[in-house]
Amino acid sequence: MIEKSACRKEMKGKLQAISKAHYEHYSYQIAQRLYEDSLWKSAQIIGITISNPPEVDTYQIIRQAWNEGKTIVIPKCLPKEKRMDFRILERFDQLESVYFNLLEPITEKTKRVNPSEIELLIVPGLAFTKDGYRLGVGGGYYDRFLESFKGKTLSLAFQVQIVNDLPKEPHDLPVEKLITNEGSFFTS
Ligand SMILES: Nc1nc2c(c(=O)[nH]1)N(C=O)[C@@H](CNc1ccc(C(=O)N[C@@H](CCC(=O)O)C(=O)O)cc1)CN2
Ligand SMILES: Nc1ncnc2c1ncn2[C@@H]1O[C@H](COP(=O)(O)OP(=O)(O)OP(=O)(O)O)[C@@H](O)[C@H]1O
Repeated sequence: MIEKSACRKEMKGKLQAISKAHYEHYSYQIAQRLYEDSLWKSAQIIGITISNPPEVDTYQIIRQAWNEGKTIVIPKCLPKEKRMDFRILERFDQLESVYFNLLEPITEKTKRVNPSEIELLIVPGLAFTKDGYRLGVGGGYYDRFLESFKGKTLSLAFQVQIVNDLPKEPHDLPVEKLITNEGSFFTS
């Protein structure tokens, strides 16, 4: 879809303009806000991605989860089926680089979990509306996963990623909550 790819390009430009210092500062603020959130506090098994700048940094969030005794699960894409499996990450040396700059769990070194076990899913995205609709990187992986996902969902974003409107398609599903460097809010 042309409109979505134009939006992606525009947002990538805005994100690239964030300095390293601001990237670190905002990511820290977002992480601190997340740790105070009831969705974080009440979840034992949390699904999250391995961030690739300029995405909000998730490494510090994963370390915090481990320190709090939580279980972190991360996606392994299955491109043929356009599906994702979530696998338990216990250490960063269980990761490998598969495509682009994305890191994924090494299948032989990690265990798969059933989606029904994931209590909180932190959903990546390039841009979000206040009502929780998101523009992803374009694989449709999360849209498909969310169709049958029953747990809680939230997204982490820099304030510039919150936009007034996005091109929407029937398969797009909103997340329940957004946390930015300026605040957090439920989307519905
Ligand atoms: N850090 C991070 N990890 C993540 C995501 C993300 O947004 N951020 N994902 C969020 O979903 C998934 C990976 N998403 C992907 C999306 C597209 C393609 C891809 O192969 N794109 C090709 C071809 C597209 C096609 O054939 O349809 C391309 O763009 O050239 C790969 C992974 C899981 N891991
Ligand atoms: N639930 C679904 N069922 C079937 N096809 C889907 C579904 N969700 C998305 N797709 C297809 O996947 C492709 C990518 O969708 P879209 O551009 O909305 O991805 P995205 O939301 O940016 O990516 P992601 O969900 O991985 O973050 C499109 O061709 C879309 O039609």
